Parts: sequence; C-alpha cells; structure tokens
Amino acid sequence: MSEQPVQDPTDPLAEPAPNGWRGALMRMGPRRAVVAITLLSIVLSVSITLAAGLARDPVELAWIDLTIAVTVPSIVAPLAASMIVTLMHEVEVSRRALRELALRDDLTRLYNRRYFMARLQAEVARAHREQTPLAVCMIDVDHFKRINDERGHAAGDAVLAHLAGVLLGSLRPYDLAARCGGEEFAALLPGATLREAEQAAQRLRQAIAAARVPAFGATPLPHVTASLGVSGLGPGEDGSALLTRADRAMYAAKTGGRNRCVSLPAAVVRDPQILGDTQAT
Ligand SMILES: Nc1nc2c(ncn2[C@@H]2O[C@H](COP(=O)(O)OP(=O)(O)OP(=O)(O)O)[C@@H](O)[C@H]2O)c(=O)[nH]1
Repeated sequence: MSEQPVQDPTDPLAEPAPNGWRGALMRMGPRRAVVAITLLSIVLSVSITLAAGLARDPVELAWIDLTIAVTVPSIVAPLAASMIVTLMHEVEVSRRALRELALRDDLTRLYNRRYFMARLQAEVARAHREQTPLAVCMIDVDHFKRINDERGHAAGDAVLAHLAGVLLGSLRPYDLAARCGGEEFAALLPGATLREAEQAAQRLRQAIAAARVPAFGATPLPHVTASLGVSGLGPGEDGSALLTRADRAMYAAKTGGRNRCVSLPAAVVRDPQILGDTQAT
C-alpha cells in the first residue's frame, strides 16, 4: 500500500527546512558538501599561513609552510567533512523516523488522529480565508467486533490494513485519509462541496463493500461494510463542530441500518431533531 507523502506544503506540522550553514550543506547533498568543506578548510589554512608568514617576514615564509598548509587540510578535511555530513544525514533520518512514529498509525500507515486534527484546523482556516468548500467524512467499519471474535485479532488487523488501502485508492491525491482509532477512519476533503463529499463517500462505501480482503489463514476473510457520515463546513464554523457533525451523521448511518452514508449540512447543526433531518443515501 502506498502512503500519503509527509511533505505537504499545507502541512501544519511540517518542520521548517534547516537554514544557515546546516541548511546550505543539506541542500548541496553529501558529495558537494564534502568538497565544499575541504576547499574551505584549504583556503582558510593557506590564508592563515600566508597571513602569519607575511606578518612576520615574507622571506621567512618557506615553501614547506605552504605545502603543509595545503597537504594537512586536504587529508584531514575530507575525513572530518564526511564525518560531519554522515552525522547530519543520520540525524535527519532519525528526525524523519520520529516524525513518522508521531504522526502515522503503525498498523495501516495512514496518518493518525493527531495529524488529522492538526490538518483539519489548518484546512478550516484556509477554507474560511479563501472562501472555498471543505468537507469531512467519518468512516466506521460495521460489526468489526465480530471479525475479531470469530477470526481473531490478527485477522481484524489484516482487515483494517486492507481497508486503509481501499480508502487511499478511492480518495483524490489531495484528500487526507487518517485512522482516528480502533475501526474508525476519517477523510478530509479540501475543496469538496457537501454534494461532492456525499458522492465521494458513496464511492468509498461501495469500494469497501466490494473489497476482497486477502485470505488470512485457511479461509478467506469476510466482506466488510462501513457506515459513513459526511459534513460540509458552514460559515464561521470551526473544525471540531465540523467533525462532531460528521460523527453524528456516521452514528445516524449506524442506527439507520449500517452500510450507508448520511450527510448533515451545516444549517441543521443547531436543530434538536438533528438525526431526523439527516440525508441518507
Ligand atoms: N483487530 C483489531 N481490533 C481493534 C483494533 N482497535 C479496536 N478494535 C476492536 O474493534 C471493535 C469495535 O467494536 P465496537 O465498537 O463494538 O463496534 P462494531 O463491532 O464495529 O459495531 P458497530 O460499530 O456498531 O457496527 C472492538 O472489538 C475492538 O477491540 C485494532 O487495532 N485491531
């Protein structure tokens, strides 16, 4: 299963690119960085040797001084430079690995709830600023406990991992898929109107119901279905209100019989009869 990329220009948790000398070396790449550090140290040591020699007496500046000033750095500097560059590379790799651990769900490799919430806030702010639509879809696998009970927890895990692939396969590249916990997933759909999000949710529901989860053990795993709740961002609304509405819609889909999508438009949010006013598809 392919992963959604971590480097996203709208990523609110993206770390700033290193600047200063560290940034310059990183941008150069390892080989050029070693050459650059070597040249710099040769130029520096030759300049210091010349300056020291000239300060004393030009005649005293023996060729041997210059030879040493060139030879020593050209041997020592590449070694030191490769150590520095290797160390920087290792720090960068560890930093990325830590970031992956912090932001991704281990089982499905989707983003986790923490990342989803941060992106939700950022996308809500952007949608209000640019006056563009934004929708959220909550997806909860139906009767998932049965799979665990009947086929074991590992089989349940296999189903979740497979569904993550189905989710990524049915979303647009700039949508964001996350596992919010347990058997619950979420999708953030920037630029999607409620109508478009409903259509996306329907496609997703059908894809989940049609998915053939690879056999786990002797017998194939059962088909699964999911209940989906969709909501679209209302004027002045914040991320948690949008999410709460998508959650309510998802529970309405559950109580309405499962394997269905329910959407809740923003205007309905303050209506006490909220579940009565949902639109099931
Ligand atoms: N295999 C596996 N099971 C999990 C994981 N996280 C949560 N679960 C299980 O998911 C099940 C969720 O069960 P319920 O909340 O009762 O929901 P459900 O059976 O899907 O029923 P409905 O949502 O009402 O359709 C529980 O049995 C949890 O133990 C996980 O990472 N792996």
